[in-house]
Amino acid sequence: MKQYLALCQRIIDEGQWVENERTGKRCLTLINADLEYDVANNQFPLITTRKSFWKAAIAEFLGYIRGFDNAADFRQLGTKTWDANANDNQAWLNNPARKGPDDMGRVYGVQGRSWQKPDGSGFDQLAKIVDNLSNKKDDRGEILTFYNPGEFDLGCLRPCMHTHTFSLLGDTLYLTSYQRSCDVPLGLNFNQIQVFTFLALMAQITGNKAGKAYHKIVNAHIYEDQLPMMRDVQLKREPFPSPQLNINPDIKSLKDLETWVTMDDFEVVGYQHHDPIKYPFAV
Ligand SMILES: Nc1nc(=O)c2c([nH]1)NC[C@@H]1CN(c3ccc(C(=O)N[C@@H](CCC(=O)O)C(=O)O)cc3)CN21
Ligand SMILES: O=c1ccn([C@H]2C[C@H](O)[C@@H](COP(=O)(O)O)O2)c(=O)[nH]1
Repeated sequence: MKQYLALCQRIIDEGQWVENERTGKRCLTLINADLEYDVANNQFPLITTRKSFWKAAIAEFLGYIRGFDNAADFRQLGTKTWDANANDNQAWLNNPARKGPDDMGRVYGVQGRSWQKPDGSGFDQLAKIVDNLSNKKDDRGEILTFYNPGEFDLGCLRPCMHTHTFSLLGDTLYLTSYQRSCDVPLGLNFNQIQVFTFLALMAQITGNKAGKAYHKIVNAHIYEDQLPMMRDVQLKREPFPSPQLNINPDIKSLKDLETWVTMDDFEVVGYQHHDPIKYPFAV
């Protein structure tokens, strides 16, 4: 939690104002941030200086694991986070590749589970990684990437947290996640949870121990309409200790994640937090 607050403060102290054409909003921007999560000791990086809707963050990531391309499927899992980008973004509404309401196109999980090969068939990046790690194999290329520039015009948004690299040392699993663009008040609250939970889940289903997760961010920003609440409200609050995340131990395979897992299989214990803050969302 302290590293999150330190990053927010660093953006305020050292950030530069940058115009953003896509959203029409200026952002206070900092380049390069490194965050670390202690998954081995279950130090769940949940924001405590406001109430975090952590189940929505896990639901969003489970949707990526399942290869969803539709905001309605995300809603059914428990998150509305893709509604605006799928349905309120004029550039995407005008795009002939959009298949209809709620369609997100070839984003995130579509690339992760069925990257299109030259012969037209799909390559399942995640299944390959799960197979190797389950056999204690790390080929130094256990990389899941959602970043496919050749298909950007077929999706509603380019992936922000775009690449996840797994590494095995003995039977301890590590994760390094890369993010090109980070909405620190809203997105990072979710992305921290997702990096942590992804490593915990992958360790569990591949029979390894979870080590640390490393989260590398390039462009970290606060939108101009979010700044007063961050600077004058959230940063004035004292953080509470980290809670813990409990995952149903019956989750044992990628198939389990694809089929029966719901948000009821995740529990947070010891979550002390301040009141919610509703930050504006830029579409
Ligand atoms: N501008 C922007 N920021 C983002 O963080 C972001 C995007 N766009 N587009 C794609 C996804 C969608 N994400 C989202 C979308 C909405 C919330 C959000 O509204 N969070 C609220 C409440 C969530 C709830 O009630 O479930 C929050 O207070 O955290 C968070 C992340 C993250 N990404
Ligand atoms: O997981 C996510 C997804 C999105 N974001 C934020 C980062 C930016 O504020 C926008 C995306 O805008 P681009 O113009 O495509 O950079 O969404 C995030 O923080 N985390």
